[in-house]
Amino acid sequence: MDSMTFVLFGGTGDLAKRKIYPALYNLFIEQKMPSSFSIIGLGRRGMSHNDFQESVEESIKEFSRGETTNSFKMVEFIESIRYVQFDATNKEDYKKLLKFVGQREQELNIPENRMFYLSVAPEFFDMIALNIKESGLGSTKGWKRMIIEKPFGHDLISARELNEKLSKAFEEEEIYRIDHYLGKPMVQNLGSLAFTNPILQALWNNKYIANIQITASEIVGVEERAGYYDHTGAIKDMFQNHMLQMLMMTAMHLPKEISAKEVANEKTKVMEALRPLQIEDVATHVIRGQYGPGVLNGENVVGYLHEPGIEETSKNDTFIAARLWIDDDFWYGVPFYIRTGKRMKEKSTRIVVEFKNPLKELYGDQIEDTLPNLLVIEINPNEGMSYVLNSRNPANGKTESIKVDYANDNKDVPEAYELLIHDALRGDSTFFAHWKEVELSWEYVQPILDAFKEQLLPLHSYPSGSYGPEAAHSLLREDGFKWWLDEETIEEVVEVKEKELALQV
Ligand SMILES: NC(=O)C1=CN([C@@H]2O[C@H](COP(=O)(O)OP(=O)(O)OC[C@H]3O[C@@H](n4cnc5c(N)ncnc54)[C@H](OP(=O)(O)O)[C@@H]3O)[C@@H](O)[C@H]2O)C=CC1
Ligand SMILES: O=C1O[C@H](COP(=O)(O)O)[C@@H](O)[C@H](O)[C@H]1O
Repeated sequence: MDSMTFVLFGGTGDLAKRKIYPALYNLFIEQKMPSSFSIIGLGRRGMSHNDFQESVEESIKEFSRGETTNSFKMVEFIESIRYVQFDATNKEDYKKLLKFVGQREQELNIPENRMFYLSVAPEFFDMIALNIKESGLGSTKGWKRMIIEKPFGHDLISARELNEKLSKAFEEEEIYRIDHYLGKPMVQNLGSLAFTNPILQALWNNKYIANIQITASEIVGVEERAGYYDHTGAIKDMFQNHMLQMLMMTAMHLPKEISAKEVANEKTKVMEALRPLQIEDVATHVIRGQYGPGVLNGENVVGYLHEPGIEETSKNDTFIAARLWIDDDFWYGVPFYIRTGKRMKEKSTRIVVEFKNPLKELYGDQIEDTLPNLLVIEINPNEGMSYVLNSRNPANGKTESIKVDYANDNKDVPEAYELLIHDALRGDSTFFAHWKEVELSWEYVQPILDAFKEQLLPLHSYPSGSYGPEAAHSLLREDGFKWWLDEETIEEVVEVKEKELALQV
């Protein structure tokens, strides 16, 4: 891997401390950093190199998943770090930064490969990118890349404007838009499932699949992020980016070759085939919710409107469920249900694929009423996969549902930020959001935002500690389906079915 300089805008911020330094350190101890590198953290506050290095060490010790007791390694890593006081609005500071970056490159005798990580508030994204160009920071003899945090715009127009500005300073191939869901090992595994299992590849279409359900439920509420969340809501915070990226990763088909470009191409095809929502249809396919008070893990919690920093009249959504249709040859007629919400009963990110039973149509009542085949992909916090299949019980000759499963018990898996930063350092953008995907996501979401603004759909209240508003259940019931695994584990689903069958004997 090329030696390089890692310039971290927002180096004193929360994300840097909790995710970025621990990720860089873990890459370092796993020998996934280049042999020579320089890390330069930036922030507005004044601080000496030493004080900054100490604060980075503390963050690593507090947040790193790996061991942090190897003092030799820690010293070596920390020694690569410097701090520069920097105000993004001050042009002189870019020149100062350029000088410092150049000095360090000479001291360490490393080429001018520069990774700029923008971990600052979004209003600085374009300003920083343009000043990187103007100041000469981006005129390198080696490569330059920019990792950019979310949110990428707050609607279709602002996302396009932002992209337009960034593209004046960086080529699309140089821009790495982070979506940390794409760094989750099981989301990355979605592609491999199809690449490596002809059995799944063969079934991955509307002939065999009845519906697909993608859930990202959280127990936490708005926490200390009222200022950000109250004008963002679940639709922009989770749905437009993470949920639609999971949809693309699930629905895409095998690319011509395994490369970032071809994977992006396949994901784009999914988004292009997504049936657009007309503003007047939004209420039929989208459910909007806000958490009320309730009980979570035995404790009473307040509703959204009583959270610190939230206006008591806020109409913001903390829950979204939607039915989407992908009108291509593979998926025509298969509903994709997506839901995400805060203050729900459990923390769970999972995908459930419900299969059709064409044999039932063929043999009718001659076949026992078993569960449909299900494939459950657990993404977070558990990682694993289960299949619900049917099998004949030799003891009584009856067909029953069984569960076959795999759980990844290895807790020592790399964090999303580690995987993604490592990829960006290697120049691999497969698991980053490319502009076309982002633009198409905003195109899909824009009528939903417009319908919300015009108050064309109700804001349903749901109790904290529940699985979201009743309307989100009706959405599936209308189609003859249900959200799998609410209130019951997959083992319980199988057991309940067995009991039902036993009663019929
Ligand atoms: N925190 C998180 O969990 C997540 C954050 N993100 C995104 O990451 C980005 C950073 O978030 P987060 O770390 O939480 O934010 P923080 O508010 O914690 O940190 C902001 C950083 O920006 C710096 N900064 C502020 N103003 C300026 C300026 N004028 N010039 C230069 N630097 C400035 C601050 O430096 P100083 O304080 O020294 O002035 C600080 O280092 C945002 O885009 C956010 O949306 C995305 C996902 C999760
Ligand atoms: O990006 C975000 O994601 C988190 C949820 O991430 P997860 O990895 O814990 O599933 C969410 O809480 C936050 O609101 C959102 O900004």
